[in-house]
Amino acid sequence: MAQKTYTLHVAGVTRELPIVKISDDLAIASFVILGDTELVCAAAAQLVKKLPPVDILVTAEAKGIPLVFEMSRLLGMKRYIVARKSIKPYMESPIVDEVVSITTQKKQILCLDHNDASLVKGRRVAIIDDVISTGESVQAVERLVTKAGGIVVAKAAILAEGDAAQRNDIIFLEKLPLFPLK
Ligand SMILES: O=P(O)(O)OC[C@H]1O[C@H](OP(=O)(O)OP(=O)(O)O)[C@H](O)[C@@H]1O
Repeated sequence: MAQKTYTLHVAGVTRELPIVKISDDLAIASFVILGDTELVCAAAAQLVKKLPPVDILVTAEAKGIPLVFEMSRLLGMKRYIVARKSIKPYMESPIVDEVVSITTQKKQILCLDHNDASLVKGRRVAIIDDVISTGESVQAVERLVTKAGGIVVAKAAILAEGDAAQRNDIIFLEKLPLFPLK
């Protein structure tokens, strides 16, 4: 493959994303915001401006966590909710669902602790992630939130990858192409 990186410009920040093969016929530009304080803060500031009025933000472990932290801080929210990918002993009566994302490509569970579920009940929820690609992850979080009695009023990500960029039901800052190998 000739192209080894993809130059991403988002929220005034530029990053060279490594292009990595994830299957025989597909490569993706690897976008990892964990550890990237500059990018997370810049993107969070732009994303909060695009959100409708919401009461609470929910993300899925792991890469959405720094983003949702910063967005909740900017919005003056005292809490945010993280759907975890394994059930921990300290969780009480978790609500559980399953997901297969573009990067992980195997079934992962997603679960919401009972106490977190009670915080979304009857509230206006924005689901936040770093990237929306197949949409499976956001959809699984939406199922959890709905099961918990929350009302999903927005789904937002820094990037919409591949076909997700054509969706009109999500909020995003920039598009990210896929890199078919065949
Ligand atoms: O729209 P989708 O196809 O579901 O893909 C997007 C999801 O995939 C990535 O998570 P990943 O599975 O890599 O998990 P991680 O954040 O725990 O690394 C990314 O952070 C999104 O949550």
